[in-house]
Amino acid sequence: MEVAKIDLRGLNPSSPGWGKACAAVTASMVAHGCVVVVHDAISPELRQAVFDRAMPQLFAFPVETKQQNVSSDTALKGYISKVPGADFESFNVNKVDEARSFHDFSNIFWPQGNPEFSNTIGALARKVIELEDMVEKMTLEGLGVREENIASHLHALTHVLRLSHYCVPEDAKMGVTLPAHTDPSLVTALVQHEVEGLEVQTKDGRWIAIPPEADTITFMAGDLLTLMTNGRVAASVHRVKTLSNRERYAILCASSVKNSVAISVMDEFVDHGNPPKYNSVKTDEYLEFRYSGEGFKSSQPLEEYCGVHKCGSTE
Ligand SMILES: O=C(O)CCC(=O)C(=O)O
Ligand SMILES: [Fe+2]
Repeated sequence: MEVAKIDLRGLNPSSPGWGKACAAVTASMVAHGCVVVVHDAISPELRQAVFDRAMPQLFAFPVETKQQNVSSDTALKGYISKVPGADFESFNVNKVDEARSFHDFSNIFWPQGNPEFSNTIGALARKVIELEDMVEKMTLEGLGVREENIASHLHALTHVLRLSHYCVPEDAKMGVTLPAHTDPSLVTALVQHEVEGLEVQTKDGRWIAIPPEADTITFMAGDLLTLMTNGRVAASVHRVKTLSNRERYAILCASSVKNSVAISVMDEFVDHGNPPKYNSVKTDEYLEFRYSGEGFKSSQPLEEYCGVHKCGSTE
């Protein structure tokens, strides 16, 4: 099965097609850790305001200004650039569920305020979060998680927005600007714009390119979804490869669980034959590990950090 492309326009839990759509979203998430969703969340005007104006304006600031995007949260570093093996730079806006996050972020660049910028990015974030929560709900529902457990899970979510800019690949033949990895999130939503790049790896090792279509958003499972589902949904292994040698912008929205709530394997995925494979984690501790030297090098960071076999099991 290829990565599914599923039309969620106009769909809600009381629509007649909801159950079928949940099954299709879940099947693609289980097979590939990834699903492509057709939506009408981002109007052509909003897309243009974000990618043709806000993003180029933001990345044109000098590096000293960009570096003022720091996070009080030690794990998520704020502005990053020159990651080993990657030719890109990226801003982090934390807790985007809170209205003031974009205001605070835009004040770094425009101390007198820039409502057009913060409203534009804020509007995009709200739409993406709404769709991301829906995809998360559909995936859990499709896997048989009880309604009340899904509701309390959705209640505990928080979201981080990443605004990324990729330079023209240095090695034009290879075109890779971000090497293969999994995300430390629960789910990552990815909004591409005009320039190709995202590729996801199938379980048999092939790479599938996800084209940058204007009416789609791609959702990928991250490590924390693997934890919660006791391995039923493997995190998507993905990379960025731009063979057309163009600069590229992309926006990511990563969901995770508020740090005050531990993330554990959900009851529905545990029985006699399936003991929990992972110990509970706190989001920040796991992110801290992922961004540390050890976590960065690891090919199986989730197993390494909280796999049950690491903690004195006899298996
Ligand atoms: O830009 C993309 O298409 C994906 C970026 C990504 O995977 C990441 O930043 O973790
Ligand atoms: Fe990623």
